[in-house]
Amino acid sequence: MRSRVVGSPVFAARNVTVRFGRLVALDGISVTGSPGVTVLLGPNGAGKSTLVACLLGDQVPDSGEVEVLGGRPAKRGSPQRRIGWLPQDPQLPQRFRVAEMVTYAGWLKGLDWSDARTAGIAALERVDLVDRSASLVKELSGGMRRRAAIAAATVHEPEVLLLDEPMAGLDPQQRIAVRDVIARYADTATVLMCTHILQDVVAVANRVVVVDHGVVRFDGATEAFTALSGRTGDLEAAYLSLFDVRTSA
Ligand SMILES: Nc1ncnc2c1ncn2[C@@H]1O[C@H](COP(=O)(O)OP(=O)(O)OP(=O)(O)O)[C@@H](O)[C@H]1O
Repeated sequence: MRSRVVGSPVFAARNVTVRFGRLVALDGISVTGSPGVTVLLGPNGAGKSTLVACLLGDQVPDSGEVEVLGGRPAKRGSPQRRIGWLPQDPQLPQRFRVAEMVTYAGWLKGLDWSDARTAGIAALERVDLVDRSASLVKELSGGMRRRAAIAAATVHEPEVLLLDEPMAGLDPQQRIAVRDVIARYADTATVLMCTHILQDVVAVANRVVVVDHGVVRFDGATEAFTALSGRTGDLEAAYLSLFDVRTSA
């Protein structure tokens, strides 16, 4: 059973500001996450990856507070072992066999080699790639590579899974397959997923947060997000209209 303080968010960024020189990437943003899938939407450059970097401890905010699993994010140590991360552009070791690569990812997260090997097989089963265990990473298709990267990100069964555009570049079949993997994983974990694909939001999210220019434009349940489209049912238009107003919903 996963330890969790009932009622408190699993992760929280509170009034977080991040500046890169004169550019304000996050402007006093507050976002929390609880079990299930929270989707982070927003245009290119909105600040999504910067927020993920803050949750990972890779980016230290100029001001504000970040908490993950009851503590401050740290680049190393035990909190890191309870977090999984799929970067936007995963760089997998091309000359590794798929099973080796996933085992290695588990070992890096603190599993001993034999446990990592067992966990690696389970992680590959999760993404339906066991039959390619012996292939070299470079022999996989783009979609398979992304599924292998998800296996590597989840091999240590993290309680918090941060996914930066996991569906980018996938064909519809692969997207549905990856979406199902994420939904299943979120049964027992807290997932934050950055994406630009509105269909995926509706299919997989419990909660939607829309970010633009480092501030929140919308934060609510998926039903409230889809209801924005009203009688027209045009979710894309409703989503785009969020950027015309300068207050969060
Ligand atoms: N290391 C950095 N140095 C300088 N500027 C940065 C750095 N990282 C991000 N930025 C800037 O911060 C802003 C937010 O970037 P971020 O990558 O968080 O956006 P994003 O919402 O993830 O975008 P995308 O959807 O394109 O991935 C952008 O203007 C980006 O250029």
